[in-house]
Amino acid sequence: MPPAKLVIIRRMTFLAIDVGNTRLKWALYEAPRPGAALLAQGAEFLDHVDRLAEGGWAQLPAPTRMLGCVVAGDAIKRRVEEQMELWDVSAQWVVSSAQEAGLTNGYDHPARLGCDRWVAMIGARQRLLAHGPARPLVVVMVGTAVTVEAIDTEGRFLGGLILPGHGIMLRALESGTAGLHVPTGEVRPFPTNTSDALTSGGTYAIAGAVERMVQHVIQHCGAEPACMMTGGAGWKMAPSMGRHFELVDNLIFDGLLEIAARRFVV
Ligand SMILES: Nc1ncnc2c1ncn2[C@@H]1O[C@H](COP(=O)(O)OP(=O)(O)O)[C@@H](O)[C@H]1O
Ligand SMILES: CC(C)(COP(=O)(O)O)[C@@H](O)C(=O)NCCC(=O)O
Ligand SMILES: [K+]
Repeated sequence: MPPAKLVIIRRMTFLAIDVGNTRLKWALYEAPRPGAALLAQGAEFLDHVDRLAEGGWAQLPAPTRMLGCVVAGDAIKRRVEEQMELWDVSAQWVVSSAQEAGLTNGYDHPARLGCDRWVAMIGARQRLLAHGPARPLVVVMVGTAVTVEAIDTEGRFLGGLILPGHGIMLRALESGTAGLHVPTGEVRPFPTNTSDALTSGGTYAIAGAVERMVQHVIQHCGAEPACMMTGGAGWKMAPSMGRHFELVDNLIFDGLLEIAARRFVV
């Protein structure tokens, strides 16, 4: 008689990590594939990444796979890897390439494109295709910096803008002038005090750059693009945009799940 078959069902949990210039965001999923159930998530400012193993990660079920993107430099990356020694999982970090997950990279030097931008674009493109036919896409990520990416109907990344985020704009104005040390104001069409003038100036600088990119895409592709916005400060920008932007919680996690599904065959 043949021996009874022993079927071991092991959950292949997946940890996604996005390390920006301000905060590390992480999310644990039930499996490395799009649509997998979210088991836990959190965020830490970069000054606090050394606390993860004793803090947010201490009680987690051990991830079996990990994939991340980091734009905050090698020192931070090493500190995150040290925290991951809590588990027996190898750290894998995405590097922007010429082609991945249905996207082609139009950057002069594809590897020099911020991996967070590349991964967010992959997430956005998959989200677009999941909901309807292919069309051009503008992806705005509002973090420490703001990036505005253009992707054509065929999935070619045409190029993108980098501008300072709200915080950097305000700090630059504060440090370069004598009279601009004021509290945060409101976004107004016609600001009548310094606080509102600064806050509105920063917000509309971003909104204006985005609108300009949308016009470039319409002209180049001959079609209205789908517009998506993500990033920690996306919710602040969304109400001030000149047109509708779908606000997506974290396109980087969506992109990491997509890449992971292709890399880690379950
Ligand atoms: N809890 C928060 N505390 C402070 N700033 C926040 C918070 N949530 C969002 N922000 C805003 O979002 C920006 C950081 O967003 P995030 O997506 O984490 O950036 P990055 O990916 O560059 O680290 C900050 O510049 C800040 O304006
Ligand atoms: C543009 C960025 C600073 C954005 O960083 P973030 O705001 O997400 O912290 C980052 O994607 C980066 O360092 N990019 C490398 C240069 C490039 O993309 O051309
Ligand atoms: K980011």
